[in-house]
Amino acid sequence: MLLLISPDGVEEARECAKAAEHLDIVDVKKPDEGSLGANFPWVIREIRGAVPADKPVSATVGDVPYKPGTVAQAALGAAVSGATYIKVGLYGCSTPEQAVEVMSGVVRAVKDFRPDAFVVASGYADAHRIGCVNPLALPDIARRSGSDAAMLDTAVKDGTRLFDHVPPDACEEFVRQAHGAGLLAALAGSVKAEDLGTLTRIGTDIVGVRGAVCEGGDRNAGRIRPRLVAAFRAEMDRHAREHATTVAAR
Ligand SMILES: O=C[C@H](O)COP(=O)(O)O
Repeated sequence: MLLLISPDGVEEARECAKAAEHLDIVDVKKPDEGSLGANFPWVIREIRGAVPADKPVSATVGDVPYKPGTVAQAALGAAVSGATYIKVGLYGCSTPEQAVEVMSGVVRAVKDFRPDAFVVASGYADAHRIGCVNPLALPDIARRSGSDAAMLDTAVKDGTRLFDHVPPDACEEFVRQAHGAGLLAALAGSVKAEDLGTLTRIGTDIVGVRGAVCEGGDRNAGRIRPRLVAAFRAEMDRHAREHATTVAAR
């Protein structure tokens, strides 16, 4: 399982860089603009420069409206600024058809510019609270649009977590559908270390966190700390070893 960490700007990205050996993807966002809030192009560029070259930089395009042209152009902006993972939160899409239309535009805009870029279609585990597409529709939306991964996060950061809205067996189905479509499955949403056993068991490819590696577990007031990133990775590694042993014993 890959570890994606979301700093809120250049200063925190430098903290991530200090823990680079413990993480896989640095995800640029602007949490005060929403759960998948987009940051400025110059921030993405500066973070790309601050993070070791072998660590991909991801950028969120925002909690986007159903405006395919606007979103495609914004996604290209993220790619031009140096992000190779382009994450789109389909906040304003209420049907799978709308979501496929938005993501198809993103895939074309991004891959025309950079064919090896990795496009992530993200929905929300708590979609019922904001009226957007059902979380379990995401793997098919990602497949139909030519995206590379399907992701879930939570839209409302009020302390409720991924599994509060999409229980483990439904997350397992999400992963199964994503894999069946040849996609990676990414899961986030106030994930804590205690969730890692389940996320490992169900075959999650990427886990995204912020709060869990911030001081005090506070994604807003706390700051990302390298020692917390290292501790979170150690837990991931422990669960990966335990899972491998269990599978080998079957
Ligand atoms: O993409 C991952 C998100 O930033 C997760 O943030 P969170 O762990 O604070 O919910």
